[in-house]
Amino acid sequence: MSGVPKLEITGLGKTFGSGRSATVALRDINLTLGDNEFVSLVGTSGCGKSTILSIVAGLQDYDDGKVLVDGMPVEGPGLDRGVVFQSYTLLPWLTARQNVEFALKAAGHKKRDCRDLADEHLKLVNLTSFADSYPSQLSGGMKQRVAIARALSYRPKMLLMDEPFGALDALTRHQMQELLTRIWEEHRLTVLFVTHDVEEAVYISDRIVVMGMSPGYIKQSFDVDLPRPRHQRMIGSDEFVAVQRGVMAAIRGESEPA
Ligand SMILES: Nc1ncnc2c1ncn2[C@@H]1O[C@H](COP(=O)(O)OP(=O)(O)OP(=O)(O)O)[C@@H](O)[C@H]1O
Repeated sequence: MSGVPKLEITGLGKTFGSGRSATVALRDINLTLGDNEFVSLVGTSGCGKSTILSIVAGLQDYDDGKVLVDGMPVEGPGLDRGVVFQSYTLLPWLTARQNVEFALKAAGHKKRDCRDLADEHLKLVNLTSFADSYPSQLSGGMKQRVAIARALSYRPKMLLMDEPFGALDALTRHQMQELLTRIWEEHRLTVLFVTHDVEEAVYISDRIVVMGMSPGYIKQSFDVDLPRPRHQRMIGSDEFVAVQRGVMAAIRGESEPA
């Protein structure tokens, strides 16, 4: 990794609450993401994946350590980081296009640019013909595509995604993985992706970071050397399964080599 890392987390610690009700969520987290890297965080429920993501997003404060994006400390949310959650977080009274435009206006874009940028990014997620539809008229996958279009519309260099496909059926989930991989390959974003699904993590990531808990810590890191572009047919190949097994063993706490 050369130059300043895109994301550099050192000695990160986070405790929720205080006194007898305190929960130490994270202790001494060290994690570096290079430019254009796609890294997934996996681990047992409660190990602190979402807490790390929301700290990097600037939505959560922290107690110890440093969190730097492009060498600058994270001090709150910023347009350099797009965030996508599992819940679609769309405004139900606005159309798909208006949802994206709303975010752009809030980010300070001129009104006349907002429509062009919204349309450009709805096209990127193959939703041009649904631009005038309301969230209630869209499927779960479509709503999540609007959320991705919105997160990408102000052209962040980093995308932070917390279980973005967790609520979708298996087929839609695969389609969304394909779409995200294509967008990432074309736009060369840095992505930090939280998932419970190890197959998904292997399919889309350059690297998988396995966390342990109580308090949350980084157990092991796995490079995914599968060639790109990835194809669903790679799932089940010997190489794919070897990484998948190594990650699952690390999550379970067994010491199977990667
Ligand atoms: N706002 C909060 N107040 C108190 N404790 C919290 C808060 N948010 C998270 N925690 C605690 O911090 C720890 C890490 O939670 P976090 O949601 O980051 O885990 P996670 O790995 O993302 O879990 P999951 O996979 O279930 O989403 C847990 O023990 C959780 O109970």
